Amino acid sequence: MEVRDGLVEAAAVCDHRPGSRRFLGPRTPGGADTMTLRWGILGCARISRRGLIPGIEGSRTGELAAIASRDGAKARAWGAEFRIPRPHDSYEALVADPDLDAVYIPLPNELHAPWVKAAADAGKHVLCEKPLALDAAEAAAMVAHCRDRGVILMEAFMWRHQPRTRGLLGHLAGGLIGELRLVRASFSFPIEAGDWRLDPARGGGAVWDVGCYGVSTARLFAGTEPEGIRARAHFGPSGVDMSLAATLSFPGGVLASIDCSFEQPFRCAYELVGTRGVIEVPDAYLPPAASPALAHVRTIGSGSDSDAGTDRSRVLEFPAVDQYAEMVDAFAASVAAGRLLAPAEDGLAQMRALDAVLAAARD
Ligand SMILES: NC(=O)C1=CN([C@@H]2O[C@H](COP(=O)(O)OP(=O)(O)OC[C@H]3O[C@@H](n4cnc5c(N)ncnc54)[C@H](OP(=O)(O)O)[C@@H]3O)[C@@H](O)[C@H]2O)C=CC1
Ligand SMILES: O=C1CO[C@H](CO)[C@@H](O)[C@@H]1O
Repeated sequence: MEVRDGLVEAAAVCDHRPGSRRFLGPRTPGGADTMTLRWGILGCARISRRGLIPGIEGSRTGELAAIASRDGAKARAWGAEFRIPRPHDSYEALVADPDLDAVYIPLPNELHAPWVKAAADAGKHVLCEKPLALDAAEAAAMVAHCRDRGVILMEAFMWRHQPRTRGLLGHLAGGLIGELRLVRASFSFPIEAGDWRLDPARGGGAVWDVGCYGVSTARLFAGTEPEGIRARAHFGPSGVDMSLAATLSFPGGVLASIDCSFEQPFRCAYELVGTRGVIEVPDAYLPPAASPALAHVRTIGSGSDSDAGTDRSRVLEFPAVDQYAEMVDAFAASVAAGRLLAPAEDGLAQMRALDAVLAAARD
């Protein structure tokens, strides 16, 4: 990779598709460069309607170029509805489409690994839905496969790209709540009968589907990987975990308490507890794009005489953005830089933690 005057030379980074990428220039002086990417989407998934399709449309860098379905008529109907120029009647045809830079994979979980590998074989960068794989071994093979072919692979944890997430990381580093001691996270919803998430062969289960957000949250704010894990679960008739509660311990004294469920009302929040305060984050993973994202902060006095009674509550407000559009732009910046701007192989570390949580619950 060649760097000149703060600009990464894209052709050198992405020479498997010469001529297919256009620079937009640096986002900030000296900051990460970015470029436009032409996207293809595998499958007409529910999440794409409210997630990546509006996300690409609202991004600075994305162009929605193709969609594929196992049913050609469905691909054409989505193509017409969302003004996607090239509907394909098979996933193979989309992956082979020479006019794509990146492929988004929102398929049921057992299809992530084969289609990530197929897209990488065709020289496409890959944004894959969470969880990356069915277990850590499969994730390791995917990461190695993409690295060998020189393409970026990113797990689609859109919440990590919110300005609120970045802002809170900054506040923690600045000592707003003292030393972080506890991360609490909950994500639950009542699942509908017949959902593929109830099938163990398809990578079903609450921790894979929604508990993964809490694990991602704890890993991000603790800034490291868990060293100890305890968990208990209630398993359903199909064998998947319907409800799960886990306790994770991280080096440096941070604990995490994570719960998730397919059989509880919708809840989606996390809390960061430090030695000198608490930050509560509502609508944590699916905030409305149209209103500012909030974080409720309560800080306490030091306990000294001069500080007595200085407890303070305030609400931090972060800009209203489409978190999927932020993710699309972050992905383009990663491609431009030739590496993930989030820590590389984060998806693999995440899968290792998820494996350990489920194993602890099954123990
Ligand atoms: N980040 C987020 O906010 C969210 C992420 N997700 C993740 O996205 C992925 C998809 O979830 P969701 O949108 O609920 O999925 P859907 O149930 O809507 O299905 C996704 C698509 O997969 C394709 N598909 C291919 N093979 C099969 C098969 N054998 N059975 C069913 N569908 C198949 C279908 O497209 P076609 O028929 O057109 O080929 C289908 O529309 C999951 O990994 C999930 O964890 C889900 C929701 C939110
Ligand atoms: O990632 C996701 C976000 O939220 C949904 C629940 O509301 C999940 O089912 C989904 O897989």
